[in-house]
Amino acid sequence: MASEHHMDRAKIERGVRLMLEGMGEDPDREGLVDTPARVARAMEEVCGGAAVDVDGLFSVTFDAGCHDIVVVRDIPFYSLCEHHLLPFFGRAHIAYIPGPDGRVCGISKLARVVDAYARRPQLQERLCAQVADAVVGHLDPMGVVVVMEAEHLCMTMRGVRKPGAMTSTSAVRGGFAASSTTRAEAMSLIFDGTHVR
Ligand SMILES: Nc1nc2c(ncn2[C@@H]2O[C@H](COP(=O)(O)OP(=O)(O)OP(=O)(O)O)[C@@H](O)[C@H]2O)c(=O)[nH]1
Ligand SMILES: [Zn+2]
Repeated sequence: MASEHHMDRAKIERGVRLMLEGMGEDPDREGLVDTPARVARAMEEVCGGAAVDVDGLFSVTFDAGCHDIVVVRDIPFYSLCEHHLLPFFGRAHIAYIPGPDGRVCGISKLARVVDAYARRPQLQERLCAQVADAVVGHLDPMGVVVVMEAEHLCMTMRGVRKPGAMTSTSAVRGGFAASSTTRAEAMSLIFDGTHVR
């Protein structure tokens, strides 16, 4: 499903070595000598999302006859802010109403889609939109809401230095955009785990 070997590992290693030199470090000292290779392997893992076949994730669906809201919440994710290449991480929540055919995907696939788009240099808003659009494009649902809450280390350990500041983004598609009642029900399921009717 995911090949993490699409990156040019040697190029990453050269870049890391250069960065260490730029930082005034000796890249040949004992503690750092294997660091370029370690970083390259780590990058293949944490930025391996582009190698995931998102279409393939939705190749199996189930006839659940479901016409109600499905919510998977508190999906942990880790990404890299594309401006500073520092982590941002938090939780994703996905709510959707299946299309008229009542078909659903396996719930793990929603978490896999989050990973596929999170594991690359990203903006939180774009990440949220890409997850929502993937669900729209592959399940043709009546509506989708994706909410993401994250802490950005570029705001925490450097720059403005505001530890604990959380950024929430949402992407609303289809019926959830048109109906405030349905949207409120999705938000209530996401944030309280309860139905409001
Ligand atoms: N909208 C959005 N902004 C982000 C995200 N991740 C990081 N940023 C912001 O990207 C901006 C980059 O701003 P610049 O002024 O070019 O960079 P900078 O001088 O390092 O900015 P500071 O972080 O304010 O020190 C910063 O305000 C970050 O907080 C994200 O996912 N979405
Ligand atoms: Zn940043």
